[in-house]
Amino acid sequence: MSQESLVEIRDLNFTYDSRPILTGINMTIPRGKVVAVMGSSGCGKTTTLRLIGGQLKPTSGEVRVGGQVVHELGSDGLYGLRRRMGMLFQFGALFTDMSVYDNIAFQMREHTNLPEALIRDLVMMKLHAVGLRGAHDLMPAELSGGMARRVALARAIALDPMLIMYDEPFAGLDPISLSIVGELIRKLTDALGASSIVVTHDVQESLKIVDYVYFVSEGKIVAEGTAEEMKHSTVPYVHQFIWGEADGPVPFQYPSRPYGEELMEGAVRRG
Ligand SMILES: Nc1ncnc2c1ncn2[C@@H]1O[C@H](COP(=O)(O)OP(=O)(O)OP(=O)(O)O)[C@@H](O)[C@H]1O
Repeated sequence: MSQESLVEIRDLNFTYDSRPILTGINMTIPRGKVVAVMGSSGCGKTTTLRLIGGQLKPTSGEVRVGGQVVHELGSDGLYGLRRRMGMLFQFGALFTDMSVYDNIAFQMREHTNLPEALIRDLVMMKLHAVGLRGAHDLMPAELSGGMARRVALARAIALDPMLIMYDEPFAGLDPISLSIVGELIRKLTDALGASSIVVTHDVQESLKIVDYVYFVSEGKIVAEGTAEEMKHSTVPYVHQFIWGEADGPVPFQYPSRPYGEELMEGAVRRG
């Protein structure tokens, strides 16, 4: 594994029961870069994140993070690795009964022995980075969707992770919050010298901030390249996805019998 790559995924296969979800996935996440994993619903994006985080084990192949094969780690090794990974779950998922401040302090109290005074300085620093220092004593219910997502970002970087994984960070946001969150992902990754993996459907927003893109369809990588290369891709699936076309390799119609056949049958039944 090269010094520059933080995550290396090699010949990864994953099956739920006997159903193949990922087949022959190869990905490299370089240090300091933001990489997007895109693809339509159910293609296996979240599953990929869970394999990187060690919540799932590959059926075959491997995921290496910082040179360590994730599925070979014991529970201490996995705990140590996860401590160095930040995760922004779908829709942010803050603890609703804790203030903004405590949502971020929680990570530090759980994983470090830092004194409370230092935790306070660190929490305020993280909140300042996402522009919400002034909101530290609000409860999650008092936040707008965009603010809540920013608090979730601050929580994901609470322990200065080497790898940050974002699962649909743009879902449900208005256009202004969307660009704020996009810019923050870029800025925080650069400031921490971390690597980021962004799982998203949001092509336009993510192409503005990412260094590299993997397109997944039905558990396989169908295209990869820089944002610029993807914008000019002639791969039909990528073209359909980027330009939001309703029909293409991903069909508009749910699989069905030819329409003509069904109409004829109806006519015969009606006599
Ligand atoms: N616990 C599970 N048991 C069985 N099948 C599962 C399980 N979790 C997910 N799947 C299936 O695995 C496939 C991939 O799911 P995954 O969540 O990785 O997709 P995704 O690309 O992240 O989709 P979305 O964008 O909708 O979140 C889906 O077909 C899903 O139904």
